[in-house]
Amino acid sequence: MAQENSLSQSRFPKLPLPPQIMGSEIGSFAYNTVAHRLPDIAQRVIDDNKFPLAIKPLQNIKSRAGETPTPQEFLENSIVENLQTLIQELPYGKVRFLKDIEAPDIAAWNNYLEPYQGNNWLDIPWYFAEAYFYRRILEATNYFIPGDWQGFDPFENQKRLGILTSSKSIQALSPLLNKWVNSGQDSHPDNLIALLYISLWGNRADLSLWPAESGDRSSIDIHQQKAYVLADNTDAIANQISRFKDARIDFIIDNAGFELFGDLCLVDFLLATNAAKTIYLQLKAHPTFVSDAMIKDIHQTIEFLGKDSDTQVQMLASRWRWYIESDRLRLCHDLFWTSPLAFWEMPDALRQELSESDLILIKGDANYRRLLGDRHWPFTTRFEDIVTYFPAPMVALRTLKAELASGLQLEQIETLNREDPQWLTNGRWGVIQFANS
Ligand SMILES: O=P(O)(O)OC[C@H]1O[C@](O)(CO)[C@@H](O)[C@@H]1O
Repeated sequence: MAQENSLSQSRFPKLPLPPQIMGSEIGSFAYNTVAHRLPDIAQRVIDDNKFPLAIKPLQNIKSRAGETPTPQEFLENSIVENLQTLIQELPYGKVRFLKDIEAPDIAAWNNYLEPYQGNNWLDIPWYFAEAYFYRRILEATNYFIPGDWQGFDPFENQKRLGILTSSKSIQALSPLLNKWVNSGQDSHPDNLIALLYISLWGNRADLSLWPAESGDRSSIDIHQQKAYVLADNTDAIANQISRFKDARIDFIIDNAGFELFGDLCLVDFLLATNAAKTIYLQLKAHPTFVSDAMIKDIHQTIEFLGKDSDTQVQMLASRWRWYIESDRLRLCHDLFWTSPLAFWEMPDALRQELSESDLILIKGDANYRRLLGDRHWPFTTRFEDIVTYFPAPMVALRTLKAELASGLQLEQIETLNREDPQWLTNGRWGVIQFANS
């Protein structure tokens, strides 16, 4: 069912590109992120983890000339120190090349960084600054360096808390999903629509904005929330999916925690009804944006659900495990997903791979920003007109957490500006947009 090879279509948006969003736009959410939110996130990484004291090699100690270093100079908490240095750099320090030369993405990153040497963190594109920041966290915590901290997820605590705090919502949703899934192909189209909304509103539970300890953001009244969907193509999407039989669907996943749970419910439904034969989850290859899901987070989530006291939750966990074992659910990752590039800069191999898909579901704010190249498009620009370059039909499910938008009506924008001045970033509003290119 895959659509014709769409590599021949233009790789770039057909519309002229507006300027990129920069952190230097004083007073903007982008500025606030680089100047305040990112240092806070780095501080939380220090507070949440027990990085041990490390003994520095003698030659690295900047001791007073000719004097023997004091014991305190020998004993230094190098990871904490690295993180503190990063905090101090924000926002007026200069961006620099990465130092962890063992990392698989080092050459690519140093290439991305080349044009920005000498710039401070505000004078680089906003999305670039954020992706670079999360990569610098990994450099600081020795993620790629052989040793005790290699492969350690500095956001693990936050992710674990995120799923723990949504236990009640998970238990409430599970029997419903089990019922819908058991009716297989006879399941009502409204169930699919409900799952699309659940997947959308799960995107509110983003730990980079609202730390897990700030409370459960998973319980929602789906129907009441319809009023908060600013562009809603769910009927067209449900209609398209109703024509699928054994299709390939890809899901560009965003956050672990309750959002991932909601996404997996949708995956379950699409597989159980045989709309999809196979679903590919496109995941992050390393920790980023605090809560973004990696392959290990899928396994941990299923394991966590399997241990729930509620048998309805356990049932769904075994079904999801079975999908993976039987290869109907494939877990993939690619370093492009953690790069600072716009989606139209996707490498050919990945683009070719995605062009095999019948439908690609794209989750979250950060992915949406990359779809739009994190640029100042007039909010009334049609979404479909921007994403003409995308290699397969796709759906974006996003709650608004950044000052960019597309596909909105002028009157809508005026009303929102008047009635909810923070509407672009408070995560209260969402879009479900379909581009059937
Ligand atoms: O998890 P999501 O939905 O991609 O949200 C992350 C985004 O939200 C923000 O936290 C606010 O825009 C960004 O820093 C990031 O783009």
